[in-house]
Amino acid sequence: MAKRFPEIIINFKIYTEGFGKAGHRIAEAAETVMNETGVIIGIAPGYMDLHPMSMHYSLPVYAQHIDPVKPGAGTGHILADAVVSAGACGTLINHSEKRLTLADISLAVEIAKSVHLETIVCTNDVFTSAAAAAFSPEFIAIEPPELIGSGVSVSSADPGIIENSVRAVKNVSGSTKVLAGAGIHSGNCIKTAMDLGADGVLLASGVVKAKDPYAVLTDLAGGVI
Ligand SMILES: O=C(CO)COP(=O)(O)O
Repeated sequence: MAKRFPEIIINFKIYTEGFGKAGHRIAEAAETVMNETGVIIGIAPGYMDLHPMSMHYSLPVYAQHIDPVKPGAGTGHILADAVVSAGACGTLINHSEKRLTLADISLAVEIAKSVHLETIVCTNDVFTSAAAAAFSPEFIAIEPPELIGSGVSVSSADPGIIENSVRAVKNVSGSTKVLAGAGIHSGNCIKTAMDLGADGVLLASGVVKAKDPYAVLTDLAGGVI
């Protein structure tokens, strides 16, 4: 039976292939694969696509970032409340390409929780994973920066970081789930990550830049155990 949280989350980043019509092609493929396999697939499109995609698809939709600010006299910020209004169910926080200070991660998680937005805090090593777990986010996504976008999977290149992050996170916050990310591109990568204790994966280029996102997603979903 399918678990009740996404085991695969696709970050569309700011890739040309990830917004507008091209982005919809990926979301459509994700929805088809989710319906065919029962594996829950989340998407993190750009802000402009949050509302249309949350209206069009039954996929869980995540923002790529929120700012650690509350509504009021500020300009140009990404508000947690606003991404909720746009239909997002959660948000990435502290992605490797959008780093925050520890104090800001803490505040962003607190603000997100106050508006019932699921939090996925991205981390770069085991120590940061343990530190972020203290905020009890729903997910921690461990992504070694040097492997991001490399096509070389964290599962094979650095299995220890997954295993040790899972242990460190569960020691601090038993209910926080751990996603593994960086270079994930196949069902085998997911299976290995889950064998190492991960609850799922966060990935981008392997799907977003694929010629046939449906084929890649079908293979990916086949690796979910
Ligand atoms: O940064 C990532 C997902 O948030 C990982 O990116 P890649 O899957 O392209 O390595």
